[in-house]
Amino acid sequence: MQIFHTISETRAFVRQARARGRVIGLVPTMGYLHEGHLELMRRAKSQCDMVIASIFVNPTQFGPTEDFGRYPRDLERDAAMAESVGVAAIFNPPVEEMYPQGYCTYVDVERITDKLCGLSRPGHFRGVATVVTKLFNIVQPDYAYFGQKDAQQALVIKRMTADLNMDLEVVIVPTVREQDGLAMSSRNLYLEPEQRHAALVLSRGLERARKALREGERNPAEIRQLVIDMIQAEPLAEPDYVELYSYPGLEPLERIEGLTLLALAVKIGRTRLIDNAILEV
Ligand SMILES: Nc1ncnc2c1ncn2[C@@H]1O[C@H](COP(=O)(O)OP(=O)(O)OP(=O)(O)O)[C@@H](O)[C@H]1O
Ligand SMILES: CC(C)(CO)[C@@H](O)C(=O)[O-]
Ligand code: BAL
Repeated sequence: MQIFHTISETRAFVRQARARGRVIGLVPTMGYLHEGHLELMRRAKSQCDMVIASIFVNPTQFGPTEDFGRYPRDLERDAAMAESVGVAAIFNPPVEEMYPQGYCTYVDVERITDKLCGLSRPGHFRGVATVVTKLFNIVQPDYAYFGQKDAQQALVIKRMTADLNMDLEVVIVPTVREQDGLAMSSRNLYLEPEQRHAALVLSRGLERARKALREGERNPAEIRQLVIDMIQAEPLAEPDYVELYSYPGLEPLERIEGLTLLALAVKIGRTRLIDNAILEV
């Protein structure tokens, strides 16, 4: 497996593969890999001849008080994990390679970013859409893989590729969970043992909502409140948002019918975790 730190080496590598007729898959990540990332890579490997993973903690998607500085980074560990699932190359640029002096250009996806994480992390999706556009331009993949754990991000990327006529297929992979239900996330590393236990309120909140739905509840405000109550009953957890929207349109709902996204962001101490479920009636 190759590790590239420059755009030009990455482009040269991809160009050679493409000349040999290879189908190319890209898995964008911020590193500190876990089974969720590996699942994206395995899925890519099953559909593509060659898989490239990017590992880049993208400063433009972090707010000034967020965890950009302390986000975990370990390229050696990540490289071994990526190689074990057959990744051909890692693109791991330094910040200056992606945002050189004088950088001015950003991609803004409107409307579907004015809620959920877009509201609680102003500028976040502008940073995500920008870096993902750059990664797509650098690698020019046939397929790109994203996780359903970041449900709004997946919708934003799909919208952006359609709106800007990007010539690739976006594949969304289901959320990979720990045995006890916690969605895998690099940020789980921040949790102390009691916080790790408290973090189960996210997946349990989703389960509570599914139960209410099975029992016939169709009022989104009622379901939202049940989940908020459950989170607030956990002393170490504080809800950031609990929202229900139509899926995939992200329109407000008066009644749950058809596909509905239930999305949660919860703070456990300084750590903000997200999870979601697509409810189907
Ligand atoms: N548990 C998971 N299951 C499936 N995909 C996942 C999971 N966690 C992350 N991904 C996907 O992996 C890709 C890279 O995500 P990222 O590197 O931010 O990982 P993360 O673990 O979500 O980190 P964070 O702590 O920032 O939430 C994204 O498309 C994301 O949706
Ligand atoms: C897609 C992504 C790699 C862009 O920085 C990031 O938002 C992530 O890891 O989900
Ligand atoms: N997984 C989304 C990247 C972020 O939280 O910034």
